[in-house]
Amino acid sequence: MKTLKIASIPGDGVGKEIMPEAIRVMEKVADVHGGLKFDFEEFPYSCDYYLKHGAMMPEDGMDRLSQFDSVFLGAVGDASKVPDHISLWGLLLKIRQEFQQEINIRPAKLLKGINSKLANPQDFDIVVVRENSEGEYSSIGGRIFHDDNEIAIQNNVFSKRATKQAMNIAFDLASKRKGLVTSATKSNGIFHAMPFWDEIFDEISAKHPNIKSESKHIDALAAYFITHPHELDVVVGSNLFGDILSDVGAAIMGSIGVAPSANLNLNGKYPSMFEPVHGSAPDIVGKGIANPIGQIWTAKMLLEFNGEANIAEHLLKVIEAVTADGYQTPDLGGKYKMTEVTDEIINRLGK
Ligand SMILES: NC(=O)c1ccc[n+]([C@@H]2O[C@H](COP(=O)([O-])OP(=O)(O)OC[C@H]3O[C@@H](n4cnc5c(N)ncnc54)[C@H](O)[C@@H]3O)[C@@H](O)[C@H]2O)c1
Ligand SMILES: O=C(O)C[C@@H](O)C(=O)O
Ligand SMILES: [K+]
Ligand SMILES: [Mn+2]
Repeated sequence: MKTLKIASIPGDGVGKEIMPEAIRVMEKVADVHGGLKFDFEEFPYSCDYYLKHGAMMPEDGMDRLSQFDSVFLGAVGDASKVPDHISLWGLLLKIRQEFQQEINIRPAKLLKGINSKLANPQDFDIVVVRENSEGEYSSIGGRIFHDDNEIAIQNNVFSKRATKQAMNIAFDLASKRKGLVTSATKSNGIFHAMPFWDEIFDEISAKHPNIKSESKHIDALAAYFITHPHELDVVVGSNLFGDILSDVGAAIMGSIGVAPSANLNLNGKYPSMFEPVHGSAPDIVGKGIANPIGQIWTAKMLLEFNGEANIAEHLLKVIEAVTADGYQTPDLGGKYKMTEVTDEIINRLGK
């Protein structure tokens, strides 16, 4: 029997609602698999935890999480309790950076039966590879002076190592898919970092003569996601560009409530972390209508990266059969509650 030790962090808002749903599904997956068991331990790290303890997690929090095979997270953030930059840097970004989860994989493809927000979408299947450790998400900088003279400086950090790594992952992925890598740039406006990014992209492209490659400025690329998503395959972007493009990808899928993501540690020193693309959705908390599919599809990615590709594919097929038959929450235009969608997925998983 293979046991996967999973640290679950429901977090805030709808994170607390969808996490139990995904865990119900995973228990059923383990049951159907027969040779797999999950050993879950829940950690209450969240904005409520901050209000009680003055920090998003205890001092030994990272040590404790490091004992697990994977971290499974819901959503972080409740601006009514803690400013967003404090909660994100104290938990989500802390885990990404300290566990060296330098790559964030965010698929965007249409599931059967789900209406894209596009009027006439052609079939698309995109993977956004987001550099996940540096770029625009840097704590280098500061503020000086007061009142109208106040100045804020925020430094971006682009290393050749991490940039190359993200691009190499993108080319590897493309070689197993349609064979196209699109780089998100803005080298016309961002004077230092983006020409650097483009040079590295050209260098890596030259090493992969069998993969097509192209660069598009982020503004035009964001529009291209809307007008030509079917022309894209793998898209590689900096931390911020990848963040924005993955929300656009989610929107054209039909709702951010379905979009999954994997924050990957590639050096094996720390666990990877799996969490849906969306946040805590304060506007729908407590209504029982959060879409559980983002978290459940994320569980599929957790299974895949823990060596369980077959059952992971089965789970995604079942999710798709359920959406195809119209079991959808209101964000997708459906009438079903969160738990009803989950129940249907569990029923169809098999024995
Ligand atoms: N990775 C994360 O944990 C993460 C991601 C994004 C935002 N946040 C945080 O979440 C909070 C809210 O941020 P936001 O409003 O910009 O983004 P959000 O993703 O929470 O919500 C955006 C919109 O999508 C909807 N939505 C999100 N998840 C849904 C689901 N599962 N089912 C149905 N609808 C869903 C919401 O109702 C809202 O209308 C902030 O504190 C932000 O910092 C965290
Ligand atoms: O990375 C972020 O900025 C937080 C959130 O928006 C995300 O996409 O995970
Ligand atoms: K999330
Ligand atoms: Mn985001």
